[in-house]
Amino acid sequence: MAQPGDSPLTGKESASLSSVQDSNRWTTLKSSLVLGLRATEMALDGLPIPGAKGCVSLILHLIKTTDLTFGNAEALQALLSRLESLHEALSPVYADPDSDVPEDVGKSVRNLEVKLDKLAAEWKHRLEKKHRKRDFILRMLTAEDDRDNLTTFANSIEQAIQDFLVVTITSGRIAAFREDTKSRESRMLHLLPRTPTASYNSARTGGANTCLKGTRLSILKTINEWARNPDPSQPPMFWLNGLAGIGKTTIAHTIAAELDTDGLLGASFVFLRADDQLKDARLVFPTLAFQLSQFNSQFRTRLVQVLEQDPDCGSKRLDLQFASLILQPFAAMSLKAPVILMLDALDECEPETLTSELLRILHRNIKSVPFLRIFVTSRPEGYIREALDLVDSNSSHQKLVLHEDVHAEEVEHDIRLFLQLRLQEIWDERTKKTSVRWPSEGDLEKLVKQSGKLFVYAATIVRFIGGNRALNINRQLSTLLGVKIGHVPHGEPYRQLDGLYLQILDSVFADSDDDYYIQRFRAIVGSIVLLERPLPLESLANLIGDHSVEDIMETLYHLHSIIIVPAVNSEAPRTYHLSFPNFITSSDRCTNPKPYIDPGKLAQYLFLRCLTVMERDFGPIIVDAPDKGVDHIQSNTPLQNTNIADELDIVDDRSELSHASVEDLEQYDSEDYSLSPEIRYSDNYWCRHLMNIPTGDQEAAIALERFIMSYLPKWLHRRTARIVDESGNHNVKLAGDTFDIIHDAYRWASHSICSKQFQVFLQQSAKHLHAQLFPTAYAGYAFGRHLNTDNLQICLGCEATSSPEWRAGPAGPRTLCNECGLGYAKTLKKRFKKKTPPKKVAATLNSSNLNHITTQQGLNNDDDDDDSSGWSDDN
Ligand SMILES: Nc1ncnc2c1ncn2[C@@H]1O[C@H](COP(=O)(O)OP(=O)(O)OP(=O)(O)O)[C@@H](O)[C@H]1O
Repeated sequence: MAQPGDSPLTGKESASLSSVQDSNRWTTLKSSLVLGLRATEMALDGLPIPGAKGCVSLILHLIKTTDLTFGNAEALQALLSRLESLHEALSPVYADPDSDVPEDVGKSVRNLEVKLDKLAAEWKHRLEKKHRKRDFILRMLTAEDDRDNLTTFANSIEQAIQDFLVVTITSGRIAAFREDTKSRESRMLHLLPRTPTASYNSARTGGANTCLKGTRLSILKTINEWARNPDPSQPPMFWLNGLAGIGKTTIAHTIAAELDTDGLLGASFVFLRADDQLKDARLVFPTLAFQLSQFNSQFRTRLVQVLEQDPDCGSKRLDLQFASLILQPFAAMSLKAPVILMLDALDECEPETLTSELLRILHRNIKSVPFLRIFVTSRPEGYIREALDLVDSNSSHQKLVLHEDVHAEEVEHDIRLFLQLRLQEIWDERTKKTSVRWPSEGDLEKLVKQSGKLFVYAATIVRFIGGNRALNINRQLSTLLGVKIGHVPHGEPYRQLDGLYLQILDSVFADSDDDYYIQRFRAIVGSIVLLERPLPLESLANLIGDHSVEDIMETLYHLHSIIIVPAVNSEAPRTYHLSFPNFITSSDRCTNPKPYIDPGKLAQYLFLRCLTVMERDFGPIIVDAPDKGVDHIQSNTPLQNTNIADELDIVDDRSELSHASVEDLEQYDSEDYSLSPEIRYSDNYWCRHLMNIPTGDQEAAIALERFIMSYLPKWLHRRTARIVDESGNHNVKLAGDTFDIIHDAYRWASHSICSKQFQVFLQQSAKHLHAQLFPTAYAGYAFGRHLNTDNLQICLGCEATSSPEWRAGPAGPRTLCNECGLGYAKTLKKRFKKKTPPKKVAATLNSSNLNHITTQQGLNNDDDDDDSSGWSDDN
């Protein structure tokens, strides 16, 4: 390393002066460079660019080195090697196409690298003249042009870095802005009370297949032509209807997949009766709107604006939902090509009144959005037909009735193709004799004739023959060929299918009339068919108690063509097709009394089993409840003894739930997963089964009374822990469901032989629960208000169902009858005089919650008011 005293400049005045000036220039330059580089280093901090930050650090180091370089050419050599290292450090950023560096950042790093690379090459060239090293060092340290070069070099580095900084910071800001917008939009969109598994391609189990290639050709062509027609004036709705199992869903899914591939499918909702959310008419428009927001960014922007103005619009009446969530966003766009919304299996949507309403809304409004089209499939149920026939059907919708409009030969062709292919596959796979055609032409024709127009028949045949490897396929085939169908009378379209199901069930009871096996069959198959949601094998065995997993497997041995039998205990057995539950629970169709499942009796069985499972879980009753009645309950229940508010740390203003917090809570899954699936099931659905038992059933009434008097407090306590989370937030939907359960049990009991004491106890418990959960609610809880599920207008004050006029109440507009509304308005007026204007915080999630959430901050605890209107806290 050269020492200052060794410098060849020593003693040369002019050179010394020049050197000082350069040194000053360099010092100034250096400090701004250092500042720039530090900023760069910060800008790069946290970015997934392994080499970039290192490269800047290198240049920082390099600048320091340049101080020495001013008097030392070796340092310049170091500078060169630093630049080479920098080159190396940056190269992965642009060399690896799979690198997770954001594209714009990668680009600016590449630019920086290119610039620095050039500088390196330029200086390397000079330094490589090794044989002139001494001369060069001399020249560099003394000559004006070399000093200028050095400065130019530093300037170039600085320029390159400045450019890099500007680009990085700007794109960083843009990215942050976009991220902000995205998360704001996502927050707003998640306010929609939707169901995430509704779309045709969701991963939910039992998702439908698409049509076998070569089948349904003319039908698919007709629907496709309608969907893709560029004429905006053609009918905006298409209704594909047909009998159960004729193949509607399979066609719908084929169409949906094709439209989706071509970017024409805006959204889809596949209804499923076995799923609480997938059958809920109130979730249809919010779910479609959410999917549309993912389909089109313009729609998303508009929808977010709508939600910002009215975060509750997804929980309002259906017509209001449609206006805000679908029409309003579309109104701000102008569609140039068709956008299709698909509603599959609409007959599984509930309640029926809302389904009809939904169709009417679609019909009335769809034409106001050119190119928006609705493809609906359903069974030909009367209420759906009526809803569609009410409107001018000429121009509004196109209809295709699968069991009437499609030629018999065409259906036969499709079913023949399907059977031929699938049965041959089974034969080839089992026998390896691929040259043999199986079944014979004659047998195939018989099977085709048996299937009639029902694809589900053909699909069941295939499963019956090939579904159980332990059974001989020729024997299975000859059993099928023995199915007697005969003439299918008009009005009994399922005669063939019923014949097939009866034949299959015969094999279950072939060897035995033993009552044990009959009862076992009913308990097991009845549960699979009538449970509100499928339960894994092991949990099913635990629920039904008397029968093990082995018993279940044994019972299902011959039913592989009808019931999906899982291979592992953690999966749930389910029926392949809804036509089987329909068949086996109908005494007219299931003419064999042995397998027939009486829905009322099975409901009683499942209700009693649910109570047993819960009672076992809650443990023995400690106090002799009935004698002490309500007093006993009030002094012993967890709800009475412990203040839930204190226990769960609920804040006083809990009724002031913001829209966001309430809606967010609706999304969260409040299930208690520490409980086993059968306990969770019993906890949620015992009352559903009760409601399917004919009123007056003595055994059920006694069990209900025993359960309520002994265990209701425990059940409510567990429910409350799910309703109110650790932060004091309420799951309003679950609270509403809980009140509905109590009310339903009460209604059932009041038509049965339950005691008065029991009924009073239920009323008291409900009121008490309400007071505990919503202590600041204005109107309190009048027992008897129940879920307004059918969209019937019910006064939340007196439960009147008719009124000359509907007026506003604490739960929102049109929630009180004329009389109650006037009384409420009078109260408000009086109170307004006394207090500052009330702040409206009504958390109106949906009509079911309105009964329980009556929040009008500023109107609470006015016990001192002379309230002649009846709107007092204990109303
Ligand atoms: N074109 C087809 N190709 C292959 N399989 C089909 C076809 N059409 C229907 N299937 C089969 O037939 C069975 C019944 O069809 P699908 O579920 O579509 O009937 P559906 O009319 O929708 O019945 P439901 O009204 O009860 O819902 C299914 O197992 C399906 O896989």
